[in-house]
Amino acid sequence: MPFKHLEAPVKGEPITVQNGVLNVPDQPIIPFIEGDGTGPDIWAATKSVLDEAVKKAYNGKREIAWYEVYAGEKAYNGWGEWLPEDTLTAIRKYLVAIKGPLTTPVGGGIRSLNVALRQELDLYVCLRPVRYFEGVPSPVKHPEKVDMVIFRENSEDIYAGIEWEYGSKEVKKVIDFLQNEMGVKKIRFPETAGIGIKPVSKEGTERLVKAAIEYALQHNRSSVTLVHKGNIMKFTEGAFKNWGYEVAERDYADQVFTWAQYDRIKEEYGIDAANDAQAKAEAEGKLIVKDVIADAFLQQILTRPTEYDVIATLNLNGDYISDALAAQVGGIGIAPGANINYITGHAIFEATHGTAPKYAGMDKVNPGSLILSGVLMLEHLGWREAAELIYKAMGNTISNKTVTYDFARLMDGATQVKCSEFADHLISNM
Ligand SMILES: NC(=O)C1=CN([C@@H]2O[C@H](COP(=O)(O)OP(=O)(O)OC[C@H]3O[C@@H](n4cnc5c(N)ncnc54)[C@H](OP(=O)(O)O)[C@@H]3O)[C@@H](O)[C@H]2O)C=CC1
Ligand SMILES: O=C(O)CCC(=O)C(=O)O
Ligand SMILES: [Mg+2]
Repeated sequence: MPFKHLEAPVKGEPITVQNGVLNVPDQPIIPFIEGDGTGPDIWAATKSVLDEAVKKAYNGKREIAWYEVYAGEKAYNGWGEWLPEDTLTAIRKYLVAIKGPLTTPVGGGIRSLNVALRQELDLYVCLRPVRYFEGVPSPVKHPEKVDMVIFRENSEDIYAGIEWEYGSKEVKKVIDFLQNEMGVKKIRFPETAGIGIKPVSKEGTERLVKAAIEYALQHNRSSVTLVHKGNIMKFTEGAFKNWGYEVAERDYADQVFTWAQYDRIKEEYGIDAANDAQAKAEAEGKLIVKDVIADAFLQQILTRPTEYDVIATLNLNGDYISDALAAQVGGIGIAPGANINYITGHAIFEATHGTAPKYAGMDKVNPGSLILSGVLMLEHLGWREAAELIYKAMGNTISNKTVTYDFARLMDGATQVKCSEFADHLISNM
């Protein structure tokens, strides 16, 4: 493999994929990016927990062959590049990777490396499960009622980063085009506006919604909710809702009942018929596909969380929703995530939170989010026994009230431990 800077891995074998199914050797090569800020602390903790769980679960028969690749500050300081091509080449080849958070400056400077990795590898699903661990301090009365799995579209939307800076000749050109060729009259301050573009496509929506439905069917979940702001952004978020319902009815006709079907029955035969049809679908165990407008959703996840299960949403909504839901179950210190292309088999596992720079190098923050992202990775590899060991250890360690600062400050009688110590406790509780 032609690397410019990287040495080839010295041990392990590549994971391969056939028809979307991974073939995982006993010593898979897994590239990792340590990350910026608190990344090195949480990565070290994560690596030790994953290694120990794999060793315990398989008596040394299986072992991850870690392979360091570089992005962010470590890559820039070493090679003068923020996201070296070698890193992309390695992840393309070895398919499954894990990363710590990477810094994105606000208002200027480089564009997000996290987003670039998702785009370059076309990791179209950002999967963020949100569940409660007994004993975690939460701002709500019933955090245990939250059990949702977010499917956030990961390649489109305003998040794609297509935008032009105020005052630039490019933005003037775009504004001129919009005003003079497209008849747009609504740019309130054209002389001082920056402009961003929000692409949302039928293909992009369909593949995301299909992934959410497949997941819900495989995991016996009760509903998939399309979360959108389609009343206002009709041809992007509204289209997301319409295409979502269309693909559900077209490709899963026997397995789902949609609120679009409900509305059509109501219009033709009345509300009783629509209610009967939905009750019948539920009795038959069909998956309900429904939708909600994003702002209403954000208040309903607090007031009626049990009504939501699998969530399919656009990129920016998904970003906000995943932090909001994480807070409900105790914060982003424990919220895992994965970026996946179910067709090519490429996946990068990463925490929901960022680099938390004020805690960098202090061995302080909660490594739970990256560790649980690693658990998602083990599940993705089919190494369920190792994953299960970590889930159980996480549950036990938290209910023993041995926790990092973020939980300790909200818990009575907690023993506050460092990031690395929390990992040690997980290992001894396995
Ligand atoms: N995927 C990625 O790599 C992501 C990268 N980022 C990037 O990270 C940088 C910082 O972003 P910022 O908005 O400050 O968000 P962060 O998520 O980095 O931090 C915000 C706050 O969340 C809490 N927090 C974060 N991580 C942990 C943890 N492991 N354990 C406990 N608490 C934690 C801390 O709260 P408190 O102060 O209350 O203790 C922290 O101050 C930005 O450059 C951003 O672009 C952001 C999100 C994702
Ligand atoms: O890329 C970044 O810096 C932020 C990304 C982010 O917040 C997320 O994906 O949740
Ligand atoms: Mg975010």
